[in-house]
Amino acid sequence: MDVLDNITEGRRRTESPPLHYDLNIQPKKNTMLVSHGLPPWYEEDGNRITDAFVVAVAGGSASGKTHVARRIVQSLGSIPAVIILSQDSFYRRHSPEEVELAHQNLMDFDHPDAIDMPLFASCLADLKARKQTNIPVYSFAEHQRLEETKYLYGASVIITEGILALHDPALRQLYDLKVFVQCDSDLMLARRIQRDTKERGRHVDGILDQYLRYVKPSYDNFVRPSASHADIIVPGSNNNVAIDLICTHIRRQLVERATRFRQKMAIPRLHMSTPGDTSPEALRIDVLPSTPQLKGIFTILRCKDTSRQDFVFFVDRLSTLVTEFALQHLPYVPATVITPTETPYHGKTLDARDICGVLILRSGGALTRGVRRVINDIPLGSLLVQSDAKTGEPLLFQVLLPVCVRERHRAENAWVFLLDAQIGTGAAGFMAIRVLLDHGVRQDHIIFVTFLVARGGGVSVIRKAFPDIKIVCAAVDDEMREGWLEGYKGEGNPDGVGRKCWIMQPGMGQIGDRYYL
Ligand SMILES: Nc1ncnc2c1ncn2[C@@H]1O[C@H](COP(=O)(O)OP(=O)(O)O)[C@@H](O)[C@H]1O
Ligand SMILES: Nc1ccn([C@@H]2O[C@H](COP(=O)(O)O)[C@@H](O)[C@H]2O)c(=O)n1
Repeated sequence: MDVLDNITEGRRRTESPPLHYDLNIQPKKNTMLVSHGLPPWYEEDGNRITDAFVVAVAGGSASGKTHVARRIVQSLGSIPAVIILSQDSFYRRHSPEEVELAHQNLMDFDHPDAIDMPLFASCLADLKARKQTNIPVYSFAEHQRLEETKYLYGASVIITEGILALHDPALRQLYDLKVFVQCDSDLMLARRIQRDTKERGRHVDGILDQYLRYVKPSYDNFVRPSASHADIIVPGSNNNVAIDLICTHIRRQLVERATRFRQKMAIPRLHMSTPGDTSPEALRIDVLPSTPQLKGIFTILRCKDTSRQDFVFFVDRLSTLVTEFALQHLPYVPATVITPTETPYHGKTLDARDICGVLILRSGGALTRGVRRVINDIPLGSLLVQSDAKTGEPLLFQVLLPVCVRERHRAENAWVFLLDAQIGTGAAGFMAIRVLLDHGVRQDHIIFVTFLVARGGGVSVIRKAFPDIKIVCAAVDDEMREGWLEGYKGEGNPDGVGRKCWIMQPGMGQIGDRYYL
């Protein structure tokens, strides 16, 4: 397989919630995860409880590894975020002299030394541990690793495939299931000639030369012996039954893991006892100081008769105030400037390179204008988290993060304003924080900015799991209750009779609905 398959979710993309919630954020190729609903991979203390399931598919060149991997992906269609990771992506970077040799078929690409095994293992270990990773991109036409990398995050099943996928002991440690595709050598050669002439721009003479010089010896010395590590040997053709058995095994393993998870995590979180002091001081929530004008804003926003136009205007004003207040958590250093009267002024200047915002869609979008007013040109990303209608569990549908979070070395120093309209059950916010941490963002660099926090709601669980994040809000409401929200018209409720959900009291109603509908 020539290129790394990204999250292979296109087949069900139409079932995911629409992307139009995403305000002026244009996703670029390979920069986002779209899933049809990834359930939580952590428990209520914030720690990961389920790793991604890793399947390795090894075998000779053109034995049918890619075919097997793709059939597994197809067959696991109902499972969110199944990806293929190809060993080909990890060919080492070559010198210009080596590239020249490669064009003359004088480079050995079949010896284990041709592959950057430590990088392969570290990227796979990150993905397995549900962390973000950046995968190298390799060009068969140029015989070279390209400058760009590919962002990957959020896989629940990873299928690695490659001739030497079972050769390296460090890689083998990471696999949950090891498969070897056993194929007749004549058939492999015939397939390779067909494929390399059509897809890799090669000539038959060169293919045969390379085959006899490197491919066959490596197969005999390294590839075929690695079959002894396999759990399952799959034939190189007529292998539908074997693939079905593999998929049945994977599904069973995932169900077992999911069962363990659900026992541990009760959603909604309000059913959990949250003992102790739930005051803003005890939970270290920074609440915007109450002033008559703030009360005035809330009086308009909480009133059920407020027009949409007024609601939008005052939400924008409130988001400006609360974001401005949240800036206190960014680092400032002393700075002196000279005023127009030629007098020095000893002030402060911001000491942070990467500052970005991440909206929890849809209602977090209501903070966009305020944030943009306060921090000009702030890069914004988004996460779409929605509750499963049956289980109530939060499901992650979409991850589209700013580049300073997608690149690990920058994420470690980035400051992230996490934006949502309110923290009620806290399930979406909890998942969003976990996603940011998986990308390497520091806990104490996450500033959760919101309009309302429900005292006694999920904020206690968030604070307990993530003691170092900052939480900044405009007001704290007293309680939450389960009830019907009247007048909501939309997905799943065309008559507008109402829908059952957790309601904050006194609250502002469904802020996303009032802002956007
Ligand atoms: N089970 C199969 N039945 C028929 N053709 C197959 C089968 N598996 C692979 N092929 C064909 O063989 C060629 C090489 O397969 P591929 O999966 O790309 O090999 P590999 O990834 O091992 O190099 C492709 O043209 C593919 O269509
Ligand atoms: N620049 C390169 C790099 C690798 N190869 C050959 O690719 C084969 C592995 O890919 P499969 O999809 O067949 O598993 C391997 O046998 C290398 O010889 C190449 O030709 N040029």
